[in-house]
Amino acid sequence: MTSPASSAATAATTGPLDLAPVVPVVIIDDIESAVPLARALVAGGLPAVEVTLRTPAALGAIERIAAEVEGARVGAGTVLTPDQAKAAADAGATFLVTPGCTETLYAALRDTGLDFLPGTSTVSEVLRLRELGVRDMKFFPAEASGGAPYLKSLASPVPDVRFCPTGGITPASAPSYLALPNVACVGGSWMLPSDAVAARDWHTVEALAREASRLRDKTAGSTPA
Ligand SMILES: O=C(O)C(=O)C[C@H](O)[C@H](O)COP(=O)(O)O
Repeated sequence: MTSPASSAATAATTGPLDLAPVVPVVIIDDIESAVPLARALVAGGLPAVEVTLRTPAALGAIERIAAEVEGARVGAGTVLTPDQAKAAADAGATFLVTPGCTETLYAALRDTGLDFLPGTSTVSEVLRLRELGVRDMKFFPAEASGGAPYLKSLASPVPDVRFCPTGGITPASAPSYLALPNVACVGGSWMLPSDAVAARDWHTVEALAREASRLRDKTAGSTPA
């Protein structure tokens, strides 16, 4: 995760990317679900929680999680505009995630003072952000953009950038990403099946989160593509 204080010199090692092998990507429709859902993720071993700004409930959900869920590190995802970056920071987000990045958006992310993870999917996008001092980036949409083989190809020419690939990743494909030296963690929504969330079945969410939190153990047996 890039933070203004540390990004230029070295990759941060204690940001939200370093807390668990998976950052859950959450879409919240019902604000009353925000706190129990986040508690289930934290109990399952996934403390960094990315709430996407795709629903009217999102900012309120970030506020509630920040205030009420012990052990959670809540962030905002799907940040598309400078206004959204500021609103998420005001709501209590501790990190910001974007699917792509522009100069304007980069400046707004930086100006919040929060950790941020700008989205990239090409080498030139990676190099542009690298020139600005960014060392932690999202790789999105991961599966559609070339998946683990693509990131593996980047590890040698650009060894000092870490990625959080997100988009289409499953428990089956996650280990091939996590085995790469330039992958800090992966993002995904599979531990939040829409039927379980709609039924407020937090036991299922917690169990899936727990499995996800142990995924790094499986990388030993996986062969990076
Ligand atoms: O909202 C954003 O900022 C995004 O970039 C998109 C999310 O990362 C993906 O929607 C999560 O991917 P899935 O695991 O395939 O659901």
